[in-house]
Amino acid sequence: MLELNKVRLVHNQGTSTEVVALHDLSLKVDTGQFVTVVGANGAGKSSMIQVISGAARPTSGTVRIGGADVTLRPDFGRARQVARVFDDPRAGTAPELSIEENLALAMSRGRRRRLRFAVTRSRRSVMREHLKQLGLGLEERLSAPVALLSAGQRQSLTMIMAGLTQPDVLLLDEHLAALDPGTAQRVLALTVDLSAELSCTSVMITHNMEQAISVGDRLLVMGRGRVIADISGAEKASLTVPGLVSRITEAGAEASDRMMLSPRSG
Ligand SMILES: Nc1ncnc2c1ncn2[C@@H]1O[C@H](COP(=O)(O)OP(=O)(O)OP(=O)(O)O)[C@@H](O)[C@H]1O
Repeated sequence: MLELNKVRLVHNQGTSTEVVALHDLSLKVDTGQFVTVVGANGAGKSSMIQVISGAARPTSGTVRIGGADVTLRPDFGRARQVARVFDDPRAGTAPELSIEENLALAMSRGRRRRLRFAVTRSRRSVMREHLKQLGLGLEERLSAPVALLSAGQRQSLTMIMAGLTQPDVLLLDEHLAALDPGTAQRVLALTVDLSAELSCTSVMITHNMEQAISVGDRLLVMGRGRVIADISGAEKASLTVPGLVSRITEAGAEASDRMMLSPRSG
């Protein structure tokens, strides 16, 4: 279970550029649930991912993963619980290291430092099995530097690395945005399979409305730091792209109205 309780996040607090990115956001996501998140630019989607991953510490409120309060635990202290995949395919891998060294890093995340890059025979065979599933031939290029891979190959590798850490929570921050439509479709299928295989809690931010509707068990619409709509079941199944777009537009307008009425909460 992932639980956010009245999480408030203020960027640049006390300065002229202060922004309230999350307004007392409360959310419970069951273990194994796959949630897609949509919202206008600046709605607070990435900020929510940051407080879950530990990249940002909430100004107030709590974050719990599997019942444990992790609010004050920094991102490196959550590395075994939370895996995060970014929109930039270059962000999740070390370019100067080979494919097998990157995978070894993922396999030993959170373990003692001297074991981190160890590429043992047994590890190599596990790596080959995982890479074969991608159908990209990467299992034959284990010693190739990751810098030589295409964006789609790198993001596929990042997904495999995320899976190897066996996280409780998988965070996907527009991770398909830089990929061509065919590659995005393949990486999306890999994401869904991996999430089911790991039975982890998955949170996927996307600006692709079709993906938001068709993937996952639950869809959150965010607007100005709040969850404005929480859609699942039959309601989600019957959503259309124009219908979802108007929910997002309404969300922005509603939040603006609230700000006008109560400037201190905005
Ligand atoms: N590091 C930061 N410093 C100051 N303000 C920030 C920072 N990060 C985000 N913000 C602000 O917080 C608000 C929420 O931003 P956030 O990136 O969470 O939105 P988002 O929904 O992910 O947007 P997008 O779809 O454009 O990626 C915005 O007003 C943004 O300008």
